[in-house]
Amino acid sequence: MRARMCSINQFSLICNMRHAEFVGLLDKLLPIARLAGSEVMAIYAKGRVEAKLKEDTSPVTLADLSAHRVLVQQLQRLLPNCIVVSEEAKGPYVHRQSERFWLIDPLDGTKEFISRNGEFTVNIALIEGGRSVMGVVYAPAIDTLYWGGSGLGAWRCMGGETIPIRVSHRGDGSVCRVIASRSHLNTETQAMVHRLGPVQLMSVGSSLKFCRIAEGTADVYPRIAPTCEWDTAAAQAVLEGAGGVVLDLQGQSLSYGKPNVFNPPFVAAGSAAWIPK
Ligand SMILES: Nc1ncnc2c1ncn2[C@@H]1O[C@H](COP(=O)(O)O)[C@@H](OP(=O)(O)O)[C@H]1O
Ligand SMILES: [Mg+2]
Repeated sequence: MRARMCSINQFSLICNMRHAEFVGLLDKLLPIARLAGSEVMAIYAKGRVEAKLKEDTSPVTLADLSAHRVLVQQLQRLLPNCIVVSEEAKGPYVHRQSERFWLIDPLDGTKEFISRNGEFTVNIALIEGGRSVMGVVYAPAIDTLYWGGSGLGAWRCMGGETIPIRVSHRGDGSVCRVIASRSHLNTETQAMVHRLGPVQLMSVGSSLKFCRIAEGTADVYPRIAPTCEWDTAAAQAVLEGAGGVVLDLQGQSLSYGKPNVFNPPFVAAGSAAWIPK
């Protein structure tokens, strides 16, 4: 009995230490995300930006690369032994299967950045054992910062005010507020939207879609179209911290550090109850 009590105490001590470490890291990540966001906005402010096409035909701009440089430098300084995996890193994605690594998308929503609609984000996630344990998402054009993690909670700082955020729990019979990609809404995703019944449909670019669910202004984000791990990791942590879920079509939570960088099709939601069977 004594031995059992002792191990429970040790377990809660370890949990408290991890919690304290995560809170300490988040404190340092917020200014890092803002710094990367200010690099992005300095380029946005100059007007029309030139985009190049990467091998996968997705666009990349000077803003993606500047934010990447700032994030890699700052994150390596913060945790020197933790590898940074970035959408904009050159070469093969070595070490992605490390136990712990940073996973960043320096500018998610590059198409939205190019079309100048403000719906783009800086994304930083910490991956441990294949899970996204904490994330920060910053939308610099609207100066709104989201952060959180499963078991930690989730917060939003907007207009200088910081508040805890939670997914919305609306009663049966509410019209489902679906949020979908502005630039990648394909027929498979539309079919899933159709299965949700009568819905209110919003289109938004970037990882902001997850954050809208986390703050309770949308209910479901179906994505039956390709994404990469860096597109979802930070925002999944925010959404889970706010009480939501990000599940593949078998009902498993998205995992990270897989042998290739692609996510399976998924549905993010304030509650698994919104997801069609
Ligand atoms: N064919 C494809 N393969 C992999 N990822 C894709 C893709 N088409 C779009 N994406 C991902 O979808 C993201 C944009 O999602 P959304 O349409 O919801 O804003 C892109 O992020 P980037 O803008 O960082 O490149 C890109 O990574
Ligand atoms: Mg992206």
